[in-house]
Amino acid sequence: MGFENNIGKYRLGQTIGEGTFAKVKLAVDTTNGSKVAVKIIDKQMVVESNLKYQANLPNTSFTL
Ligand SMILES: Nc1ncnc2c1ncn2[C@@H]1O[C@H](COP(=O)(O)OP(=O)(O)OP(=O)(O)O)[C@@H](O)[C@H]1O
Repeated sequence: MGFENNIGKYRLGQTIGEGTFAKVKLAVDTTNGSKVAVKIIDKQMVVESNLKYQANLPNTSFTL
């Protein structure tokens, strides 16, 4: 049931912004019609970024 662009009670609309790790979409709460911004985060980008960040810290070593 529902639209393919729904996430739970939110109906996703147009993309209103993009960041390094995320896309932000306009969405409507279908229970009351209020507009919200939904941020969709690229998990892989965040993970890769953390690995690089940790690798660049001086005098530390991480076993991942
Ligand atoms: N609550 C919001 N309402 C409306 N637009 C938003 C909202 N949050 C973010 N945006 C839009 O989405 C864009 C991306 O947001 P996001 O937080 O992912 O990245 P950023 O902080 O701008 O950049 P970066 O991730 O590179 O630091 C923002 O630049 C803004 O235009």
